[in-house]
Amino acid sequence: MTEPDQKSGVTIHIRNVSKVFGADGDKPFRALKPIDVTIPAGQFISVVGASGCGKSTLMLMIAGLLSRSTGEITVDGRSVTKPITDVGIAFQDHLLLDFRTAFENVMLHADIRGLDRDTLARRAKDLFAQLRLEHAMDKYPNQLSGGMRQRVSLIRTLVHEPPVILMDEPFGALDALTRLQVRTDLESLWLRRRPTVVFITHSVEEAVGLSDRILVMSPSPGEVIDDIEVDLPRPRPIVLGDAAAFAAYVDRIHHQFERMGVLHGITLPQQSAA
Ligand SMILES: Nc1ncnc2c1ncn2[C@@H]1O[C@H](COP(=O)(O)OP(=O)(O)OP(=O)(O)O)[C@@H](O)[C@H]1O
Repeated sequence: MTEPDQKSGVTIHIRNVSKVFGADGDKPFRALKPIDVTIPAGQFISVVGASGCGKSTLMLMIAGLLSRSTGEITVDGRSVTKPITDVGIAFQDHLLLDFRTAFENVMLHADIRGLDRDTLARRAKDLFAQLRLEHAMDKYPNQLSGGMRQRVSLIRTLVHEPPVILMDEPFGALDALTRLQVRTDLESLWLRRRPTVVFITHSVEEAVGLSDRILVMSPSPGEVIDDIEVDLPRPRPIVLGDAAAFAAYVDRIHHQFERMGVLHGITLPQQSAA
């Protein structure tokens, strides 16, 4: 079991946070019912739910990129009233700049955030080495495979050592094998410093494979209908499907989806006691 060098995550409080889009227009749309969640410092939390249930809306509000209709969000005790800056954000699209090499893409933080180049370069090289990507450092994004681009993007998300990491389906565009590799990479990088991670995914297996805790959301308008602590040892093995405890968590979430009508016409195993 890898021990972190230091605990570097911060606590996120989400209190009575809801969202109505177009509240001042003719047809307001209620995207999220009130949500109350406290995410302790250093926790890896996933959010799963049907398409359109409001997962990205919640994440954008935590990031301060979208206004709330009600409630309050604090990150490390500070109310979120504008985009938070001490954060790593990753989306499905890797968003690397074509005219910069992989290394220069990671070093963007030096230019944007005014961080010390030598410190950042040292950390960047260390991360490229840990992900066995040294050979990709001087290549341009169009010379890299999709999986490599996404892993370079992961390095860029982590290199400035943010206390909070927000990830919205970051592996959605990857093939199954690469997805397993990137998931393993993400866990090992997270274990080094334990930032607080909010991870949105459509993959129940991926959520169970990575998380300390999983929020299951109802279909739109979204609300949290289950809050599951995942008590499995780390680092988690790459093939998780065989483990009975792992399967029990996956079944529990699939049964929730079936009850809510998100899944239907499928055969689920008898519910076990995760
Ligand atoms: N700016 C907006 N104006 C109006 N409606 C919006 C806006 N942004 C999102 N919505 C709606 O709010 C709902 C929640 O969207 P959101 O993107 O948060 O869902 P999601 O759970 O992340 O979906 P997916 O899993 O498909 O990415 C959807 O019905 C969406 O159409």
